[in-house]
Amino acid sequence: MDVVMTIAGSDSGGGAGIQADLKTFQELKAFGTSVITALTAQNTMGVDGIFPTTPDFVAQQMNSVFQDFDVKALKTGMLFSAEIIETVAAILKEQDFQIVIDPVMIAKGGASLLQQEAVVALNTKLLPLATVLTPNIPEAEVISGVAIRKEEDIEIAAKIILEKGVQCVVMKGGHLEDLQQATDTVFFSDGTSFKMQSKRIQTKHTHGTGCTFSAAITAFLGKGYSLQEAIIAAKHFVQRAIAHPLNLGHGHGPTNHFAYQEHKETDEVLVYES
Ligand SMILES: Nc1ncnc2c1ncn2[C@@H]1O[C@H](COP(=O)(O)OP(=O)(O)O)[C@@H](O)[C@H]1O
Ligand SMILES: Cc1ncc(COP(=O)(O)OP(=O)(O)O)c(N)n1
Repeated sequence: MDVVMTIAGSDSGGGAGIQADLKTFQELKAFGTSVITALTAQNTMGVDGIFPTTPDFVAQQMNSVFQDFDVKALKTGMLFSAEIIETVAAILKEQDFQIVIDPVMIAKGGASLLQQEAVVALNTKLLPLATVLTPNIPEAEVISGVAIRKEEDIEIAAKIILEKGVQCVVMKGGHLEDLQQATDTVFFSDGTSFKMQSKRIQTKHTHGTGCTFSAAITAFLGKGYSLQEAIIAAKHFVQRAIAHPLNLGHGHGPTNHFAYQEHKETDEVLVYES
């Protein structure tokens, strides 16, 4: 059994964070371990409170797992503070496995899940360790300093991000204004790139899409897929999870992790060189 890890915040509503990650790992038959950076009191309508873990206890959780398990791939999500990022980066520097960084910053309802002053630590300490970084458009703007208004801006921002030491960046298109397609563009440090395009689902139930996507990349990497195969397979996973909502809660409901196994017929992801 392949062991993977998530280092992220807990979402009491179960749609994002650690809960989304573990559900994704489970559906993809990877054994999930977890390091909790913060508790959030949260539901589909928003974040009501945040209670961060101490950096020392984050380190203790990581070390407990690493002493006992052969972790194949790992993802980070909500890291909250510069101190937690520095602690996580110092431990990861000593390890040798593939690292997926989902640079979680702002929740859908507007709550800040990363302190503003932590962006420097994210850029300088964690990004150089990333096998793959998965920013949405607003996150890519903060990390690169480029305002993304048109197609060309995505490539300019991606190049700046790759210069920070990231091996591959997936610029997620969920926040773009295209009403027909959800298009993600993948850039590698060797200069190659490709696009993944799927039908944009008209739904408000997209809470946790980013967490689910990055967790799926992690699970597929842990199972031995190549980086490109893992990213494409993860796009299929998230497309099915959005296309078959569970209709839970009164706000932005969670994606449906069961859909990957239950609706193999539905999704189509077009992959082409860009
Ligand atoms: N309405 C949608 N229909 C289909 N795919 C979507 C939709 N919204 C987001 N996605 C996809 O979900 C993944 C997460 O993207 P995004 O929503 O941009 O991230 P985040 O949750 O971090 O803001 C990407 O692969 C994106 O293309
Ligand atoms: C605890 C926690 N972690 C991450 C998020 C953000 O999740 P994301 O997948 O980016 O989805 P939305 O916030 O856009 O729904 C979160 N809300 N909580």
